[in-house]
Amino acid sequence: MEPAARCTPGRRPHAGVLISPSILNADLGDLKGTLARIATADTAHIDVMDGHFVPNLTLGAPVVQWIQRYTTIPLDVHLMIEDPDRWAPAYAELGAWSVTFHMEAATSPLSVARTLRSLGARAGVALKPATPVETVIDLLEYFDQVLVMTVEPGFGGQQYIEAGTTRKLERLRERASEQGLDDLVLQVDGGVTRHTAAIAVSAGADSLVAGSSVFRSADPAAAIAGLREVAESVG
Ligand SMILES: O=C(CO)[C@@H](O)[C@H](O)COP(=O)(O)O
Ligand SMILES: [Fe+2]
Repeated sequence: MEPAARCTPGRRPHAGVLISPSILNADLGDLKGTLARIATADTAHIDVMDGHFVPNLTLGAPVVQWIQRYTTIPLDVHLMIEDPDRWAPAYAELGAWSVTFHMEAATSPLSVARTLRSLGARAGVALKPATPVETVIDLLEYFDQVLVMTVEPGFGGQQYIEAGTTRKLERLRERASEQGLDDLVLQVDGGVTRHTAAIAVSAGADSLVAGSSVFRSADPAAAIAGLREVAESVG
């Protein structure tokens, strides 16, 4: 299969369900090889953790800058950090396709979203599993992506949490349709496999983050194709 075509900044790569492998548990000592293995993905999901918002520490802007040089896949940056008001714009300035910060961590979420958009990035907001959908449901027009966490943020390799998250996705999809927000991406992140991808897409998700199910596979390109096949059969 051909690598995904470079998409126009700010636009979706295509209208279907997006497949966004997370490199969290991949070989980060071989960034070039890791990115080459997911060349058929729509976006590459980069988990930034600060050791405070979540009990894990990963990478920051300097490494994202290297990733950006090593691939033409649009970068889907997921910030699990405190004070995104201060730090999120740097990732947009680096050229990330989307920058998603946590609602629970932001002081002025709408101001962060406005800044991200003004810098040419898609503005994403993420909700932990226990964070009510009401925190964002009336604000959808200010965002380009809502990330529904289906595990507690911090680590890859956890089980998909279905309780509560399916209803959250359904409510978000309903509201986005009512408001004609056709470009809004609803993303799920955590424990996504072929089985749980079907549950998420049926509930309204149109972006699937998958770490373990892609990188634990002997053939990451086949795992990406498998998720795409499930998404297309359900969506
Ligand atoms: O943001 C996170 C974890 O906090 C995710 O992006 C995970 O890295 C996805 O990994 P799997 O659950 O698919 O292993
Ligand atoms: Fe993530």
